Amino acid sequence: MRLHTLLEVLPFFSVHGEGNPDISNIANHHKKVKNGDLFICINGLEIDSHSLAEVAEKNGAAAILAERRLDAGIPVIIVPDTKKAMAILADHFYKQPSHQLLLVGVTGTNGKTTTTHLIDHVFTQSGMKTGLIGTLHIKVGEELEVSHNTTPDSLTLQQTFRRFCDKGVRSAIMEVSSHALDQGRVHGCDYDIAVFTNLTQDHLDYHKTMEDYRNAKGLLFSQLGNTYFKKSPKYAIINKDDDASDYFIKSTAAHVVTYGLSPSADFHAKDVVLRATESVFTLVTPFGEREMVLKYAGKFNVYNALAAIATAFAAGIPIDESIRSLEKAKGVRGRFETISEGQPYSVIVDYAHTPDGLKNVLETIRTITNGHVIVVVGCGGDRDRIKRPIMAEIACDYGDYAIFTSDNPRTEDPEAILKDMEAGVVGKQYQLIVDRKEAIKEALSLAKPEDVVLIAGKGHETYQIIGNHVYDFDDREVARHFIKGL
Ligand SMILES: CC(=O)N[C@H]1[C@@H](OP(=O)(O)OP(=O)(O)OC[C@H]2O[C@@H](n3ccc(=O)[nH]c3=O)[C@H](O)[C@@H]2O)O[C@H](CO)[C@@H](O)[C@@H]1O[C@H](C)C(=O)N[C@@H](C)C(=O)N[C@H](CCC(=O)O)C(=O)O
Ligand SMILES: Nc1ncnc2c1ncn2[C@@H]1O[C@H](COP(=O)(O)OP(=O)(O)OP(=O)(O)O)[C@@H](O)[C@H]1O
Ligand SMILES: N[C@H](CCC[C@H](N)C(=O)O)C(=O)O
Ligand SMILES: [Mg+2]
Repeated sequence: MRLHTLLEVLPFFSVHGEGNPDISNIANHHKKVKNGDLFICINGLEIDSHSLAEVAEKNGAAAILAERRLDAGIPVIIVPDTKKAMAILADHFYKQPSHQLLLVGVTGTNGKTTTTHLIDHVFTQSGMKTGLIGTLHIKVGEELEVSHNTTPDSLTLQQTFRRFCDKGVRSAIMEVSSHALDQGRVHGCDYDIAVFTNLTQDHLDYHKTMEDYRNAKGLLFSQLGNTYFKKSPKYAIINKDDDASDYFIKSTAAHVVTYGLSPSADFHAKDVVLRATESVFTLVTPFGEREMVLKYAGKFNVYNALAAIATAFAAGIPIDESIRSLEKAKGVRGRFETISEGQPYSVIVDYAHTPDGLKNVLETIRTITNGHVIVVVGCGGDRDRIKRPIMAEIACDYGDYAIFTSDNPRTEDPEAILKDMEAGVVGKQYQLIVDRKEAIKEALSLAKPEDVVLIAGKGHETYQIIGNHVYDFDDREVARHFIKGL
């Protein structure tokens, strides 16, 4: 595509330098630039890549998109906001791939990964070839790729959608983080269905207030096309039981379908029985009632399943078909994953890394054991500090014994993170063990028959970030190792 044709979609820009080169691709990392590419400079939180424009030109860039004048021998296009322009240009350059997909976006503090995987399972079982984008991986049809963010930047996202389309994928399900919404990573995506799971405290390091955090999530619903002007109807799938549900309902012009335990929700569960390995309930829909048995524990997973059924309904999948699929669905990696090596007590690895997530998991564990509950938990560094004492308090209040340890300390002092956690507990029994391996070993050595050891916070993660180093670390492997050796 010629540079000037590509630029036609931008409202404001000025071009400095001669020529109208053919643009072979778009790159936003200097190391990815190839001959003929448009290099987009971003003034990021870590790096201002305007300083890398010269290197990009040497690497073969045919043009540069920037927010200020740069000395270059190739055309430099100046726009007020390169991040926003990147989203618009990527959508245009890759031929609006999101318009060709049935696109589902799931947002909320907790449950995005679980819900997207359940939706993907239902869609796949009904014969659709799907794409999935989220925390665990990017899935293109059958192939899995590494994901670096829960929601990729707008360029990577549009490139991924293009690959979906080229490989015959017709529906895509993705997690949409509040960071992504705030940073415009999903700007220009034509969602058909937007799902809200819940809103509880997290990420206040970034969003500063719960109102800002909620408003960021609201962008997914306000950008959902107006149902009266588009050919296919758009749907907002909203958890009616959450305090923020009204805000999201009011944010959108799309059809609203609600779910929850509240009898006023369009899709709701009643007579819920929660057991160690299953949840049984009656699903009430506008079209009648059905009995359902899920093969995983936790009230929160009933919500995730309801969200998946309501989404599948909006996508045109018959409810009975969704029920049959969900009843066969297995749990998601690192979410309430049990580690069984024949030990007389239970070990559960769970990705709970927010106060609400931790509380829910511990409440669920309480319903399935009469033994003691030992909790190993830490809080990530360079992330929300306000949640640290709250999570520590929850670990002590809902568990019988807590061991506070490191999660991913990143560039923070691990001991200082533990001090922040300690501030939340007074007169409770706990230990501080900075080394996560040692903390897990200690917890397992304390466990008696019938007890449950919960190892929280890192779930599926196979690494631990300490300083700027990424070390191999997998809670599940560490637990297995010590169980076998004990
Ligand atoms: C704080 C934050 O959200 N940062 C995100 C943001 O980075 P940024 O815009 O500040 O970019 P930067 O690293 O300063 O780089 C600026 C530019 O220089 C370029 N660059 C950079 C280095 C280089 O050598 N050469 C080069 O060209 C980069 O490609 C980029 O275009 O934009 C990047 C691209 O979209 C993200 O990868 C990055 O996520 C960082 C890694 C991160 O840790 N983010 C977390 C907080 C996050 O986003 N988490 C959510 C999930 C949260 C949840 O729901 O629980 C997520 O969606 O992943
Ligand atoms: N609907 C829910 N409500 C509350 N807690 C939940 C819910 N679903 C899952 N959880 C808890 O939150 C943890 C994380 O779940 P999941 O990975 O599905 O969320 P996520 O929103 O994708 O998280 P992230 O923001 O890190 O991507 C789970 O391990 C579980 O403890
Ligand atoms: N998406 C979340 C994941 C947190 C996982 C936890 N293990 C941590 O590192 O804090 C975040 O980036 O805040
Ligand atoms: Mg996730």
